Amino acid sequence: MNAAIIGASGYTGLELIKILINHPKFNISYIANSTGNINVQELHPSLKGLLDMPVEVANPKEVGKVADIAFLALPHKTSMSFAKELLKEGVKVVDLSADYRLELETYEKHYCEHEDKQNINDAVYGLPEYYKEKLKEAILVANPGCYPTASLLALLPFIDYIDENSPIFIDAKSGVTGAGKKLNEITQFGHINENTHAYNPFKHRHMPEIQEKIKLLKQKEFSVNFVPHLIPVTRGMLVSVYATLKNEVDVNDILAQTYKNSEFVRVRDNAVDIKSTAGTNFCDIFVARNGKALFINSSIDNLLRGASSQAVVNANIMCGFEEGEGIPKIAYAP
Ligand SMILES: NC(=O)C1=CN([C@@H]2O[C@H](COP(=O)(O)OP(=O)(O)OC[C@H]3O[C@@H](n4cnc5c(N)ncnc54)[C@H](OP(=O)(O)O)[C@@H]3O)[C@@H](O)[C@H]2O)C=CC1
Ligand SMILES: CC(=O)N[C@@H](CCC(=O)OP(=O)(O)O)C(=O)O
Repeated sequence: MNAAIIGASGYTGLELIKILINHPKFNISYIANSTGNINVQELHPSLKGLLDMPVEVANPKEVGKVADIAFLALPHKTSMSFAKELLKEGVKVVDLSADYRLELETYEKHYCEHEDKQNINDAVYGLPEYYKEKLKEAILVANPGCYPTASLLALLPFIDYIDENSPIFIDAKSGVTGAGKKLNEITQFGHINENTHAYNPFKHRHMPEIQEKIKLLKQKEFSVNFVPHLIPVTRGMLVSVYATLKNEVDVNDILAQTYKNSEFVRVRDNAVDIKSTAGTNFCDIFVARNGKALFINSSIDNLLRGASSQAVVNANIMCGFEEGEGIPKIAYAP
């Protein structure tokens, strides 16, 4: 199966290249960014001796000639114009941006006017643990946000048991690659080294994504209070959810039962850490209860489970391959 990577010069684009170089079923047939005219080894010196091919100026018509599936590692608001054209060319699409994640009205409220109203309703949300059957038939997949991936995998098993009258708090922490490669004041070394802080408390665009998916999957309207933080690490994401239970239920059993058949969710006996999932597609989850007070703790690699490896898992399912084929499992620890 021939695969194109558009946005290959970015952080998630590089992760896609690294996964697909070793993938047994996908062959990288096209890579592009906005400028082209460079070999991939010059663009990413870490690939020297591993992949030798030109980087093109992204062009959906050209993709249609050489690829069956395309991964869009492009900024929000840029992806949709590419996805629309690629679908016309008969190319399946996995979009890593937010452009197809939300219902139209929610998207337009938090991002901008949508340019592809024809396809947005048919996109399947690419959280494999909850959408696997739909993913098998999908031609357009909206890869979830990194914060929503870690938050939803932690929270969804407990939604039926949480007291709807008490607030849910999600405290989330991300490494700086979560912001992409573009220059950004708060990810500069002088600012974030030996520093940490919250940003956009209760106002981050991932809060509506989390709320909308809880509503669609569980038919419950929860007010979710989401606070992201930036931490001085390259990659990794740690989520701590605080909520109140209706009753003193066996939370360990609920978690274990929910994910007993999930290849990429590991239920842990102790609080989780980011090194144990860095470099992998795993989401590690731990849960604890104090009376009715609930603590759920999850960890992912923002660039992999939060973006590129989850995108390849989705592509595997879309193309009828085994979910775990070619997916990284060995963590970078120590
Ligand atoms: N970083 C992360 O942890 C996560 C990222 N995502 C999402 O994935 C997407 C990619 O993120 P990330 O890799 O971090 O972003 P980067 O900023 O690192 O990379 C963006 C890429 O898009 C390319 N690009 C931008 N505009 C165009 C255009 N008009 N035509 C062709 N190529 C273009 C850039 O190419 P050029 O070099 O030519 O500018 C670059 O290759 C974003 O939507 C992001 O929100 C999702 C989850 C996690
Ligand atoms: C640390 C940091 O800046 N993180 C990004 C979120 C990650 C991202 O790229 O957003 P999507 O997952 O929606 O694609 C942010 O807060 O905007």
